[in-house]
Amino acid sequence: MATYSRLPGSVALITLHNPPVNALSAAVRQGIVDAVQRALKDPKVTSVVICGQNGKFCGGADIREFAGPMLGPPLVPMIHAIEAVDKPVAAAIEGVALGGGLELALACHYRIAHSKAVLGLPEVTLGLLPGAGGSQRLPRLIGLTAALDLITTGRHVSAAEALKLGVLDQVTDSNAVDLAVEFVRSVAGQPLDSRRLSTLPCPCPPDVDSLLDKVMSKVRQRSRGALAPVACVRALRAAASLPYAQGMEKERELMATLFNSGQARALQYAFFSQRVVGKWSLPSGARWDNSTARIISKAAVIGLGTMGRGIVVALALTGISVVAVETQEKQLAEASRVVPAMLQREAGRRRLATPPGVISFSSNLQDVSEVELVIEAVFEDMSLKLQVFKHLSSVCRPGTLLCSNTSGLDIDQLAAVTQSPGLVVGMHFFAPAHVMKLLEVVYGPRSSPEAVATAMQLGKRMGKVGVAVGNCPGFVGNRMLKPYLEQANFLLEEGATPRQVDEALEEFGFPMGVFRMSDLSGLDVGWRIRKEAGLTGPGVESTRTRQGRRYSPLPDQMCEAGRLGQKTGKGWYQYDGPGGRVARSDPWVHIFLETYRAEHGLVARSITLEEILERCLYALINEGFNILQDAVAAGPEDIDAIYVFGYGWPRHRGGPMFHADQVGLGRILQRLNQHSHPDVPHLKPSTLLRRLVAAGSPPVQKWREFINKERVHSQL
Ligand SMILES: CCCCCC/C=C/CC(=O)SCCNC(=O)CCNC(=O)[C@H](O)C(C)(C)COP(=O)(O)OP(=O)(O)OC[C@H]1O[C@@H](n2cnc3c(N)ncnc32)[C@H](O)[C@@H]1OP(=O)(O)O
Repeated sequence: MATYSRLPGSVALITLHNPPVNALSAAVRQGIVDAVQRALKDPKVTSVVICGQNGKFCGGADIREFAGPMLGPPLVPMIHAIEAVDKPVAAAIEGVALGGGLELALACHYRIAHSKAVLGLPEVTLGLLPGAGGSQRLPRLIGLTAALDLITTGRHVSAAEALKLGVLDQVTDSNAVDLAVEFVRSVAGQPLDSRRLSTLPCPCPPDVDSLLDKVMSKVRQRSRGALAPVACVRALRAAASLPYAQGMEKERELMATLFNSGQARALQYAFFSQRVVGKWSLPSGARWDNSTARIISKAAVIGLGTMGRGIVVALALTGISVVAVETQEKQLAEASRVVPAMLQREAGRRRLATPPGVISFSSNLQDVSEVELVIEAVFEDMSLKLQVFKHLSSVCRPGTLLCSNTSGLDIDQLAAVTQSPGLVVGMHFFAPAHVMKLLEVVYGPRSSPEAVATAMQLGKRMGKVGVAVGNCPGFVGNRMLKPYLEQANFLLEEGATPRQVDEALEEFGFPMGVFRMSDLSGLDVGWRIRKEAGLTGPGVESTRTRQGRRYSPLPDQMCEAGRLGQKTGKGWYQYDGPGGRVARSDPWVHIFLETYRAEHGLVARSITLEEILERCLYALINEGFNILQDAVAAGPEDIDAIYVFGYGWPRHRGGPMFHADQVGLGRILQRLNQHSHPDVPHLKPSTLLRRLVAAGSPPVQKWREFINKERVHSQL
């Protein structure tokens, strides 16, 4: 709701009440409409201030209402009515003014903010555009170029930047509501025409068409297949070329299309998934709200390869003191040179001051004795990690949390060699660790709630999306990746080319197909893991069935030929020398595949785009169902957040489990059955999937409850 009060000196104060962010629910909109009417009718009122309760102006439209029928007064006429008021109206912005919240402020005649406030039009991230006049008013206020940036990226800006851009009239370090009240009193009675943004022309650069074309091609490239960024550019083209009323009509049309699109539903699901994963729970009953996290101020990182360096930077950026340990002198010297520069660059990118002198480098493991938390990031080799954990357990003071950045090795085994297994968890970062948002926090049966809570809290401080997952080979992300990669290799055996497979996946929305991705990360990473698992290497027969399953030796043979990907200039594609980035099809690979097929008596067939997607994606999704069934992930949102934030799954498709729901569980089951083969266990439909289909395919939001019930009745 919204409350109305009259302050001394003829100022009406309208306060939005809808915790936690004063979203514009039906009740709030009704409250605003009523309060504005009252202010208009009251002859003693000469000016109006709109603010939000509890130091938060407004977080925008109430996203939870989007799923149901729109009730209450519509936003657009409400906003128009505010702009039309003939008494000065000021928005007093504290905390946030986002989306519809900023659009409400843009309808006010003046905007005054606290210096810590954050403003933005993030609708594009929810699959929408600023559909309450924001796409037409903002460019009229700050010019087309700046509005294009804010609206197509959805980025939040500080009050200082908003002031510079011209969004705000004043910024204060003290009380923004008091200042706004004082301000509107001082301008009461002055003409308002020039303050009504809808009446202003849109300031545009002379080459407006080329600017719009440039931005359009940039957004199409940045977010392949996403509708909202394209619609945002179209709405801004209307702002630049049409009178306000026609621009609003265009905004309405575009918004209506987006609002009913699957992409908007997917992006809104992704918004809530990100919040759901923060409310973690473990099978033991420990939860985010009944477990206490320790506040870490001093940490250590062991191993300063690519991952270790990124983790050091991520920790240092939060202001944590870091002891960075590397026992190989050459690697240590290089890290001591490179890490401070990385820190400075990343701080600059985030517009932060570089934290001074928080990192100390050492070659001696004894130097970690005083820290509160250690993250081990040595080479992915179990015997080495066991040695490190044993050593840490004796060097660190009792109570130190010991974490491993392993991407899939057994956390329980590491915990078992320490004196306090309850204080061991996995913290699986993704490269580059200071940039990528995902953090898998891996708990074993002995991990204490405190250890999980601390790792999750630390992840949050580092700006990560932490997802608590159970311990199993590959955890969630890499476990699901395995059948996906496997199918991609099988497709090559059967007649596809790397480019064909990649194009299908990139068309779906992945920033990179599976083979381009393998070339980037290095083909030797998987090779080493397969060697450790006894799947390849000296003495292993070169057949297409290994350990009782279909196996493709293609990637091993690529490595044996020295084709390790971008770093060697050759992999599934060819590059302009080692480290080259532009992938070109390589005739060598085509001959290699033809020879391989001939050797194994395989006849190449033509493979459709649909088959590529079904086999790669449904195999991955099926493993997701197995993971839910095994309680390694608490719910589909956890899996979806992992894939969106760590594996390039297109956000506008919600995540693999959301996608399964959209495609239809019955269809996924039917296609898996069709592609299934006795020696490809990954394609055997999971029991959970079968049970969901048998239960009438409930929507993804109901799966968690379904799984819990099935578990109680021992059906899973
Ligand atoms: C044709 C039809 C025309 C209709 C026109 C409709 C126009 C729509 C335009 C819009 O306004 S779309 C919404 C734009 N706003 C946003 O995108 C803001 C989203 N929120 C955030 O970015 C953050 O929540 C925050 C405001 C920056 C606060 O961050 P913080 O980290 O402090 O808290 P959170 O954990 O993120 O959120 C707390 C709590 O609040 C819920 N929530 C936040 N924003 C909204 C919202 N706009 N609507 C509903 N609920 C919201 C969030 O889900 C959390 O709830 P939980 O239950 O604790 O998980």
